Amino acid sequence: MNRILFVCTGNTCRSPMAEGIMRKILSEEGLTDIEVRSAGVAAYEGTQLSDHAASVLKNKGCVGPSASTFLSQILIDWADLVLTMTSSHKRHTIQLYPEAVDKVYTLKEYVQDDPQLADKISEMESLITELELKQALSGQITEEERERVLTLQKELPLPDIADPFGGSYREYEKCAWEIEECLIKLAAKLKKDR
Ligand SMILES: N[C@@H](Cc1ccc(OP(=O)(O)O)cc1)C(=O)O
Repeated sequence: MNRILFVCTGNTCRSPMAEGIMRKILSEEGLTDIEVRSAGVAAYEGTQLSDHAASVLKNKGCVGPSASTFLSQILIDWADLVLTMTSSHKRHTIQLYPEAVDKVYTLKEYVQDDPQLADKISEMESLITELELKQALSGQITEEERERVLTLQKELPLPDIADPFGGSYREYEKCAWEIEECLIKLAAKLKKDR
């Protein structure tokens, strides 16, 4: 697990903050052989980091990417582990690169350590994928299926790191804390799994 790729939408806010913060944690933890990169499922190549994301990283003493990168086959092949900011990024990544299915997780899913929760997350994701496919083929979603999604949603903690795009510095900082909390768990997991 030596190459980790963080994925968000535009690669100007969340995944670059994850990349920069993780790089610092890895260096503090002596995990210097692990490389991190980031990309966006709808990113333009070469857009600058959002000002607030850049300030948050600077204030934390972290170094992020200098510009945005589009999620490509090359990056997917490069990564041993792909961690997305939301479950919709995860679905999108797997739809584009089905061969990567076994190494793509949401960040929150990958670092949580309750096996029962992991089962529920995976049931929820299969159900959503199944229902999306059904809808795409013009099928009707039954009341029972809708109820099952709602019940699972209530039982699960929020799976996503929300987008701070357009928000205040404070919102970016909060987003970075949420990401950092997960990344501390990630580093511990990577250390344990060595
Ligand atoms: N909303 C942007 C795209 C965008 C979306 C989300 C975003 O945040 P993040 O980098 O965290 O996905 C950044 C950019 C646009 O109008 O092009």
